[in-house]
Amino acid sequence: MKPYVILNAAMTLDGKIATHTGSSEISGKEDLKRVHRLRRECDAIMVGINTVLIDNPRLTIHKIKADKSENPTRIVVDSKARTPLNSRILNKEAPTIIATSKSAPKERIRKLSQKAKIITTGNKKVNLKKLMAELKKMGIKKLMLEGGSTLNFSMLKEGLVDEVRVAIAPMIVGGVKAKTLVGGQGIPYMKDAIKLQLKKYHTLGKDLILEYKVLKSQK
Ligand SMILES: NC(=O)c1ccc[n+]([C@@H]2O[C@H](COP(=O)([O-])OP(=O)(O)OC[C@H]3O[C@@H](n4cnc5c(N)ncnc54)[C@H](O)[C@@H]3O)[C@@H](O)[C@H]2O)c1
Ligand SMILES: Nc1nc(=O)c(N)c(NC[C@H](O)[C@H](O)[C@H](O)COP(=O)(O)O)[nH]1
Repeated sequence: MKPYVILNAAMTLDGKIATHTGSSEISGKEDLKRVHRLRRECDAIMVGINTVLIDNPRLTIHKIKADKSENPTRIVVDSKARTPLNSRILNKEAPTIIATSKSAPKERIRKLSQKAKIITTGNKKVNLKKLMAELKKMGIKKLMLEGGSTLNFSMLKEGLVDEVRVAIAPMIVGGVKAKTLVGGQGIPYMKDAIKLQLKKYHTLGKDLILEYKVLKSQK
C-alpha cells in the first residue's frame, strides 16, 4: 500500500531542471499557479535533501489563495538528517516529516525532532518503499513528488510513481553538469526504460504541459 504519487517538474527543452549553477526559475507564472493548485490537491509534497540545500523551498501554497490548513505535509528525503535547522521547510506554516535512515547521526535526529516528525527507514539511505507504506498508514493518500533529479530516478525505478506532469519551458541551457528531469544511475538499456502513456497536453502561457500515466512494468 502506498500513496498515489504524481511527479511534477518544470524543465527546459533540453530536459534540464536547473542550470549547472543550481539556478532553476523555469516555470512561467501561469505554470506556478498550476503547481500550487496541484499542491492544494495533495496531502503531501516530497523533495530530496539537495533540493532543500540548494533552493531552500517553503513547499506551501503561496501563489494562489489558500488557507494555512490546506498546506500539505512537507517531506524531505534526507538519509543523514542534514536538513538545516533554519531551513524554510521547518517553519510553522505546515507540518514537516524528515525521512532519514539508520545512518543519520543521533544528535541531528534529536535536534530535528523538535521541529519535525522523523521517519527512519533503510540502513544507509532511505528505503522509499517502506517510507511510502508508512506515509499511507498515516493517511497520506495523494503525494506530489517535486524532485530533484536523483530522487525522481529512485522513485521511478522503484515503481512508486503513478503520474508524471512536466512543464516544458521554451528555454535551452545545456551543460553536462546541469541536472535533468531524471538523473541517478540511469537505466542501461532502452528496452528496460520506464514506459509512459501520454494522457493530456496543452499550452499554458509560454510553457507546454504534458501529463503522462506511468505504465507498470511486466517484470
Ligand atoms: N525544475 C524543477 O521542477 C525542479 C524541481 C525540484 C528540484 N529541482 C532542482 O534539482 C536540483 C536538486 O536535484 P538533485 O538530484 O541534486 O537532488 P535531490 O533533491 O533529488 O536529492 C537527492 C538526495 O536525496 C538523498 N536520498 C536519500 N535516500 C534516497 C533515495 N532512496 N533515493 C534518492 N535519493 C535519496 C540523497 O542524499 C540524494 O543525494 C536542484 O538544483 C533543484 O533546484 C528542480
Ligand atoms: N514546477 C517547478 N517549476 C520551477 O521552475 C521550479 N524551479 C520548480 N522547483 C521545485 C522545487 O522544489 C522548488 O524548490 C520549489 O518549487 C520552491 O518552492 P516554494 O516556492 O519555496 O514553495 N518547480
